[in-house]
Amino acid sequence: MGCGSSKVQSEVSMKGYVSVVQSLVAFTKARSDDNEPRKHPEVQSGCWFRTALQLESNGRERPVRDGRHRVKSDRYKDRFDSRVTARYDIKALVGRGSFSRVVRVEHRATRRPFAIKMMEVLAPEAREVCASELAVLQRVNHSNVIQMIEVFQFPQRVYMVLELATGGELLDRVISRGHFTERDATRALRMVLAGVGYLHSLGITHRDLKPDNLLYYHPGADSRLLVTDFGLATFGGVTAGIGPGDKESDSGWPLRTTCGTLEYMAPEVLLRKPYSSSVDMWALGAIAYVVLSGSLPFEDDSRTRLYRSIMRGKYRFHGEPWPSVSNLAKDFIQRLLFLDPATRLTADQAVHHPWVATMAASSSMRNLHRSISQNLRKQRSRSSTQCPSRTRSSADRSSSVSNGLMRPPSSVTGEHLESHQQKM
Ligand SMILES: Nc1ncnc2c1ncn2[C@@H]1O[C@H](COP(=O)(O)OP(=O)(O)OP(=O)(O)O)[C@@H](O)[C@H]1O
Repeated sequence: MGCGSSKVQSEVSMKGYVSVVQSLVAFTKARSDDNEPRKHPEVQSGCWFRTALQLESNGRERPVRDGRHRVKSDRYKDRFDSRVTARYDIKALVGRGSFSRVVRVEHRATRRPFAIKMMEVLAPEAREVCASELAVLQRVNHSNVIQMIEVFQFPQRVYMVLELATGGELLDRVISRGHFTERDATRALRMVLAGVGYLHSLGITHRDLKPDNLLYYHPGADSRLLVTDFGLATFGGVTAGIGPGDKESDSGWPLRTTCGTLEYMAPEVLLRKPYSSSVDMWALGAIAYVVLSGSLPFEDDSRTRLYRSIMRGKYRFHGEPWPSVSNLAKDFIQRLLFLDPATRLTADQAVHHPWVATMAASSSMRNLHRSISQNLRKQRSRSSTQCPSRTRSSADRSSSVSNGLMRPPSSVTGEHLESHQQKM
């Protein structure tokens, strides 16, 4: 798969249980930039899981998140190594990815809830994805980036103990609110920009930023928004040193692997040019477009036409609610969706763009919610016919590339693009 040769290679040892990289102490230690009191997520008001769990007649919890994950946790408990279950009580399945199962757990000693992402790592592709994710998670500590608490590594499986995000995905929250304004959009984007700027400052390029990888920590209005899913992330591509003269700094080198999610993928990636962390900024432009309108900037039933429109940077502010959206907001998006990566805003510049910087104090308070949720619903029904289920194998991953927002597009890799580009 995956991100081919430029991806960080797996450090998963074959010696069995290898290491615990971070202790719970790391989690409980206050983060300097975290202005939110750290509470037990289940204690926070309106806990997402409390609404998402139903009790069966025998009193057991039944996960019903989005109606998509009606699976009893018991089935997955068997797959957990006893050294993991000795420390964590497995509660419920909360999600699944191409190579992973994510379960809600409770730390036995402290009764605190966490998520465990269990990855099967026997297949080379899965090992690669896991290694990329681990390499990043072992480095990061920021209030807008998901935090790993500890990791258990075995020859076949890796268990990452993560902060439990109970607030749902970014777009789910946009829909569930009755009211959504540009100011709300800038609040969310500011948090994403803080997380992404932090990653870039560490020399990390995410490469798969999209709304479904942005999770709220808790259901409250003041929740942090977290950047998650580092399966395609890599060290390198830091833009700071890649100036107009194409001179690279010591800390950055161009990336080459074609990977990501098509609708959010920058043109230089599609064109297989060397690229930098500015591909994340392009993705943020697409995310901003989606958050403000409920539709994608680049979308087409024909995969070939979709490629073309991305590579030409051809999109419009067409239909509702765009006439109600401020020019500053559109300017922000345009500056992120510049074809030339060198002229695209950096994360730091984006935070200081007038739309983001001044929105809290001014600008449009028009309620865009109706149009956004209508567009998102249309998108959902389109994508449910195009992509009936999430997929796991690498071949399957490519088959669900071009779809919409509510049923998120799977990530795509170079090999998959090759066949489409040849047709163009
Ligand atoms: N820390 C967490 N807290 C709560 N839910 C989580 C957490 N991490 C992941 N999830 C949820 O679990 C599901 C699977 O996530 P995961 O990152 O394993 O795969 P993915 O990114 O959705 O899929 P893919 O691997 O195909 O890209 C997603 O719905 C995600 O929202």
